[in-house]
Amino acid sequence: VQDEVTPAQVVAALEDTFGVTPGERRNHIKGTCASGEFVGLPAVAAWSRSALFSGQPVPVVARFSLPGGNPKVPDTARSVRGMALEFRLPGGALQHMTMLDTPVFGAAQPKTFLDQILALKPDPATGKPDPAKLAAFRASHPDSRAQARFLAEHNPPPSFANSSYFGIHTFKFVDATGKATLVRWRFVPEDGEKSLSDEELETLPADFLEERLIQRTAQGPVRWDMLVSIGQPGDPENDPTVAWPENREQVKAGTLVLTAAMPQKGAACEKVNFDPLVMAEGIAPTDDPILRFRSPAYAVSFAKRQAGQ
Ligand code: HEM
Repeated sequence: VQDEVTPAQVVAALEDTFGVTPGERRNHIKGTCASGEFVGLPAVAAWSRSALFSGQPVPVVARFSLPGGNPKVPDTARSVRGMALEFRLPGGALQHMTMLDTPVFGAAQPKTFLDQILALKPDPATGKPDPAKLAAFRASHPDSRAQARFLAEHNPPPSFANSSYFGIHTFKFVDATGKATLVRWRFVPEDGEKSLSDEELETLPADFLEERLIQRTAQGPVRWDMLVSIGQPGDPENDPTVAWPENREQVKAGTLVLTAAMPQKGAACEKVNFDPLVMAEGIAPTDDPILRFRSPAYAVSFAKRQAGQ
């Protein structure tokens, strides 16, 4: 039986491990806003009736981020990078996609995520997480290992524009007749996937990702192709730590084009709660327990920061 874990408990653990910056996110606190549009491909209507795939440009508010609640976390940190998108559909409906640059997540159940946050708490003696606690966490939580392996094998990117971002969870595309198809999506960068060298990880300053994205968008639009894997019966639906087989049908679903980036303070992305369960017609959630847990956890963090806490 899975131990009962509440969203408030997880947010309290994030606060205890990383500290609190009043008015700011409890996780993914360090970030950069961006804006642009998404143009979907009408052929995707075969699977989803979402207005995303009308062929008309849809305005997008985006936010790139690093995990944790430390606003000074260095951009060289060996951790995930996030890309959160809010699609502003005609008529005012919203569609969110809140993604990471790893194909799988490090927890199949909320308890594993909680235990990882607890294990990351800095040891007062060193100011760093206790390696023995992290090793014990890894040994006792096999569902954390696939993402950790990916992060060990891939150095972080030199630019937010050089990562693929993965929806990770399985979602459902729903067509005009109500028929649902299991899908997973990812956004692949036109600038190519790149990793920092080990030497760059040692020598780069703490802050470069924001400036590089602002400069990159000033030079011209930055694009990602949205690719969708079409699931087959029996594909794992409720486990974000397991990737699907490589040979699933891949469909190009559209292109994201970002034309500007800016510091988050006062910009459009700052006050958005990129809750992944904000979905419009044509896309629906699965019962993935991590996906279902995220929404109330983001609400706790959002309510606090909105209240200036
Ligand atoms: C138990 C699992 C998880 C918990 C408890 C959790 C918790 C949180 C919280 C509290 C925030 C800050 C919300 C806010 O104040 O706006 C956040 C942000 C974020 N999370 Fe998660 N998360 C989980 C899993 C995931 C997964 C699976 C992904 C990706 C597939 C993800 C991607 C992100 C990203 C990209 C952000 C930053 C969003 C933004 O830019 O505002 N998280 N998470």
